[in-house]
Amino acid sequence: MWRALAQAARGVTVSIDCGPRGFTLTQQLLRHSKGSRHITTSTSSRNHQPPSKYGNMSVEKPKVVFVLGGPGAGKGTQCSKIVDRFQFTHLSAGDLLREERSREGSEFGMLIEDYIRNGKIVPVEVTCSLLENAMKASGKSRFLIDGFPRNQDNLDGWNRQMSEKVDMQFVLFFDCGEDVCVQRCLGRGQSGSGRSDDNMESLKKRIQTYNNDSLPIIKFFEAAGQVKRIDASPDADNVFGEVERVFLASGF
Ligand SMILES: Nc1ncnc2c1ncn2[C@@H]1O[C@H](COP(=O)(O)OP(=O)(O)O)[C@@H](O)[C@H]1O
Ligand SMILES: O=c1ccn([C@@H]2O[C@H](COP(=O)(O)OP(=O)(O)O)[C@@H](O)[C@H]2O)c(=O)[nH]1
Repeated sequence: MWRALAQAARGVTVSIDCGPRGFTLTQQLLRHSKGSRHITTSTSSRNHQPPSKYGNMSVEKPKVVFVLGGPGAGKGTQCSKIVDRFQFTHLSAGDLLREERSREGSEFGMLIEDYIRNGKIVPVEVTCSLLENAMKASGKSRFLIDGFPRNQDNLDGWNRQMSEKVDMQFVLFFDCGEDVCVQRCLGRGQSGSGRSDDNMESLKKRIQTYNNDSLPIIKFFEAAGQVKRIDASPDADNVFGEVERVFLASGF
């Protein structure tokens, strides 16, 4: 039995009770994980992914690459390109949360919206369950986990729930100046992202969260020699040139 206490962005203390309700959470999220829209995976025959070994402890563990960087750094854009070129399935933690927020009957919809609009990081129990369910539902064995882990709570929760079940390869870090990140997010909002956080007010909070909570996690991985840093400021094709080099050098 576990209990997560999270301070919601409006100052309300939210308790996610994971005794009996924890079971409900897992069951609820599991029921809705199949056929999710957030999963993008290569359809090209040359990129056919090996069948999933996930869940079977006697065989190879699924490979995971964490994709991190500031809001708007280009994580999603580059993940799509990696999916097209290499044998990976893209799981965006933000997309999974937005999908869960919009799911009819979700008991976490309002909480997730509150966190996203205010640039705060959703308690890991929700995000990690969504990620694990999506991995299982995909039937694949190589994953780009985009936008996670982005604080200590995320990292601790992942280590408790997932680290033994997967083979983490490296962290792909898209390094991008604050001004460029803000302009890209505002541009994404103006071109109709429909996201409730692609506006200046939310962005100020997102940047603050990134600097205070996410950068220390990247530094932690860096100290462990697990970060592949990419300059994310050039245009998307040039950035991908560097990304491609990293994946090829890593044996993919
Ligand atoms: N290298 C790039 N140069 C210019 N614009 C980019 C670049 N990469 C992404 N974008 C644009 O910036 C916005 C944010 O990119 P996205 O991939 O959604 O970022 P993230 O997933 O890191 O939030 C999108 O509108 C995207 O088209
Ligand atoms: O593991 C995650 C990933 C995302 N988010 C929330 O979702 C928002 C949008 O994240 P996403 O990765 O989609 O976008 P980015 O800010 O990187 O452009 C974040 O600001 C957080 O509020 C979260 O709480 N946990």
